[in-house]
Amino acid sequence: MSGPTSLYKIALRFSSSSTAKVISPLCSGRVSFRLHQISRCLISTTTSNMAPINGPTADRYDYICIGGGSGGVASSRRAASYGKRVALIEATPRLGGTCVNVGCVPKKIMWHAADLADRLRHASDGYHFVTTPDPKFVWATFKPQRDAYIRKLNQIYDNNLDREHVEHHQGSARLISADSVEVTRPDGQKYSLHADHITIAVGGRPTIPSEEKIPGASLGIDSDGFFALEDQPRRVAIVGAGYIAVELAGVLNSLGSETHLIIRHDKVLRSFDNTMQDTLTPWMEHTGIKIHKHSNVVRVEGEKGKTLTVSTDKGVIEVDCLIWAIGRHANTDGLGLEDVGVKVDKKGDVIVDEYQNSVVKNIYAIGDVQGKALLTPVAIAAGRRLSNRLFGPEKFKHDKISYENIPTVVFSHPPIGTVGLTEAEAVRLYGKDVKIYKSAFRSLYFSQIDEAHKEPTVYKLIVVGEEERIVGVHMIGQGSDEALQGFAVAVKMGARKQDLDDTIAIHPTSAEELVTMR
Ligand SMILES: Cc1cc2nc3c(=O)[nH]c(=O)nc-3n(C[C@H](O)[C@H](O)[C@H](O)COP(=O)(O)OP(=O)(O)OC[C@H]3O[C@@H](n4cnc5c(N)ncnc54)[C@H](O)[C@@H]3O)c2cc1C
Ligand SMILES: NC(=O)C1=CN([C@@H]2O[C@H](COP(=O)(O)OP(=O)(O)OC[C@H]3O[C@@H](n4cnc5c(N)ncnc54)[C@H](OP(=O)(O)O)[C@@H]3O)[C@@H](O)[C@H]2O)C=CC1
Ligand SMILES: N[C@@H](CCC(=O)N[C@@H](CSSC[C@H](NC(=O)CC[C@H](N)C(=O)O)C(=O)NCC(=O)O)C(=O)NCC(=O)O)C(=O)O
Repeated sequence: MSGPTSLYKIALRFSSSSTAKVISPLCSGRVSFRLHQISRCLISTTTSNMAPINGPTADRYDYICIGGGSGGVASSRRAASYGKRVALIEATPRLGGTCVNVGCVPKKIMWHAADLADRLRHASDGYHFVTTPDPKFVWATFKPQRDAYIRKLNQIYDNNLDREHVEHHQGSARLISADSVEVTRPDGQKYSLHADHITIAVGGRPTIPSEEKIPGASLGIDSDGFFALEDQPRRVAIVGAGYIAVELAGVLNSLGSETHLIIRHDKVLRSFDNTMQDTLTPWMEHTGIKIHKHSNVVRVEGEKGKTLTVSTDKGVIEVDCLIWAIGRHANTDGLGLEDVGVKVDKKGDVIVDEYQNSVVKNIYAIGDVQGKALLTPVAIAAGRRLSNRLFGPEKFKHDKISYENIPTVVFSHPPIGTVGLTEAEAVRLYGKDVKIYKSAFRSLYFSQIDEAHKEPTVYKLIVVGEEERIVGVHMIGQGSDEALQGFAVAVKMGARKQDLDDTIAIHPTSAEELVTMR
């Protein structure tokens, strides 16, 4: 919808002197608005973009969220749903934070592209499709389309805030007292906002080794840089063994780049269950990823965007692109934490208790900045529950999230889904009371595919005690990403092995193997 002519589509039904009912396609149906917001909504229907507010509109707010990512957006929207006066401050011009802009969303889109590439190969090699000439992925035209989708999400987020009466302030925030935040606008102007409650939701950013530690390290890029690549690198080296290294290596390899993975030890995903590590590491190698084990980068030479020579303590690799994926750290620089007494741990993550309270009364931290379980649904759940507790009805007086049994998926090829304890953790906690059920098989999908390309599927259940309570579910194989959510509910409810056995299988699926294990 564009241009002033579209204004006729908006019907205003004034229901009181201060609020009106607005019906607008962009504003998602019938919603209640304060009058000062109607003008913004009208503007948005002509420009499709909300302008952030650039100064205080109240002497005091009930709530301020610093950071417009998953946690900050979710928490501020929930607080506003209780009728509170809420301001959200985002430093960049784009709402949505890491997940929407340089994380889950573009990553999953790239994973889908890579998955399609694998399936196209299966289609011709196993399923007798004629696919000539060879299908080709064109990164250079796909990337702008992916970016356009992200821009659309940015706008949806802006509209959501506006619709739900959350004030969106664009600028860099700094705490100046326990109830005040200074906002530095993009034009350098500063103003202050005051609130009864303040939440720090500034997330984190990728870690890159210093030039002193590894000369030439800055010739590499990080995951943000990966999403900015306009062209597919022909040869790439990725450093790291965690989620991001594994996911990006899988995407690039499936899409046809010569992919090197440089890891310090001999397996990827070392914090995951050993069966997942032992299945994925050799499979990645089998699919063509060159894993350089027990290797540390010591020097990088060359020119960014051209050929890079990556020297490790084991040899030399020549590539077009080097990606650091060695972890992330909290975005707390210049946030004024030390000035107001908010404490951080050795790694720089904000220290909070189980209710997300920092050591300073009425200042809280949620999401990646508090260093535990760096996942979008965790940031969202923590943010919503915090607002429930602060502003919601009596039944939410003690609302908080549990950091136990958080399900998580690694979008590798094939994907890994996991919830609960690893075998090593379970044995540490329960000793001889631990029993393992394991099933390794080939999904029916691969029955038509030649032996060399049959992906592995391995499921593992970790149970404890006589009642065989399930304390861990670990799955690797096609479809594990989608299958896990339901099993995570069962684990959360305290399911026993017998409960799975009592559930009738769905045939023929991979997931049925979890309810027929012996
Ligand atoms: C490549 C990649 C892939 C990922 N894939 C997944 C996945 O598949 N599933 C999953 O669950 N999680 C995934 N994650 C993790 C997920 O993105 C994060 O856990 C989530 O975004 C954390 O949300 P947050 O609100 O804590 O922080 P963020 O989303 O990082 O938001 C913080 C916001 O605060 C803003 N900010 C920072 N400093 C200031 C300041 N001083 N003033 C104002 N604003 C400020 C930032 O600009 C940012 O917008 C992925 C992460 C990466 C990097
Ligand atoms: N699918 C999802 O849900 C995703 C979630 N995320 C979230 O984002 C977080 C950050 O991701 P990521 O950056 O991959 O971090 P991770 O913590 O997952 O992994 C980083 C790994 O890099 C290795 N490493 C650390 N330092 C060095 C170093 N100096 N040199 C070489 N290797 C090093 C370590 O493995 P080792 O000790 O074995 O060497 C470490 O485990 C994840 O923990 C996850 O919570 C990110 C992407 C996807
Ligand atoms: N599960 C679907 C994803 C669908 C989805 O949630 N898409 C989002 C973008 S994903 S990424 C953005 C991420 N959203 C989510 O993680 C969705 C959370 C779940 N639906 C819920 O509400 O709890 C987030 O940061 N949320 C904070 C917040 O919204 O408060 C979207 O299109 N949203 C449009 C809209 O909302 O109108 C899939 O994987 O395909």
